[in-house]
Amino acid sequence: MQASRGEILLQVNGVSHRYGDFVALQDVNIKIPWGQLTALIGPNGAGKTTFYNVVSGKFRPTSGRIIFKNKDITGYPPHRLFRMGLARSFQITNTFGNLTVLENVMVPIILRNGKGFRIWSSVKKDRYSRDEALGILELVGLEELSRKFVRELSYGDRRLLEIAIVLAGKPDMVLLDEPTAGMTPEETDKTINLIKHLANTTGITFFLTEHDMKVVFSVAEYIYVLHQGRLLAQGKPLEIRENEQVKEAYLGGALDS
Ligand SMILES: Nc1ncnc2c1ncn2[C@@H]1O[C@H](COP(=O)(O)OP(=O)(O)OP(=O)(O)O)[C@@H](O)[C@H]1O
Repeated sequence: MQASRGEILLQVNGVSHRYGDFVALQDVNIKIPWGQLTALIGPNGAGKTTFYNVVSGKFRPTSGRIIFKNKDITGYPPHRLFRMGLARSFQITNTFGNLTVLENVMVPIILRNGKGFRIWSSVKKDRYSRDEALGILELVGLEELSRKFVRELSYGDRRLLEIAIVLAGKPDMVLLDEPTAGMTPEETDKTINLIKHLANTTGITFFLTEHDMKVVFSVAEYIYVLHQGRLLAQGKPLEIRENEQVKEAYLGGALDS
């Protein structure tokens, strides 16, 4: 499904989440239009993971509603959201170490095409899925590693593969959980370029959380800042960089990177 840029794809209305008596999210409101590359940032313990878990269906929020493609999806489990076009990388997608890189990308294509009942023979034979998977590997720059087993990949390439697997599900929106965590500076630069390229060419709307401010400021068009479970600020990267409250919340100086 595609919609014109500007229409709202994901809307989070007044979401709160508690762990027992502890309030991890309080009345969070977010609106992400189709095509807008959005980032969620915040100091350690701000509630980012909790927010992602709530949006991606891992937790049901204590209160509030989540609307995706104009449908109320509050409390839907991850696999149902995945079928609706809302995917989260590094959570739904587990790589299979004993399959090749190519075969790993073929699995979600085969599942999407309803051939999951004979998945292992399809992975070996299905030429259509194979061609589509190769196209995706080319997009993320892993085509030359297509015959390698996943266990042979470097950490950075494995993370790129996870992005490829998410893409193979043909999502409308992808939640990227710290896509560059643990990467070398070169891998980080490659991933930054990849995310920008994918956002510009695939029509997928990316929503990422990231500790590395260099990544955030170089890819995000719009940023939400969480602090102590509440939205502290939102705006374009320059506005966020100059926001005094945000600077104060990041006393460690992470914004200067
Ligand atoms: N299962 C849980 N039970 C109780 N408290 C929790 C639980 N998970 C998280 N918290 C608390 O909720 C708050 C928000 O945590 P969360 O992991 O969502 O923050 P975060 O912004 O992702 O942090 P970080 O950047 O360090 O990963 C923290 O104070 C954390 O200790």
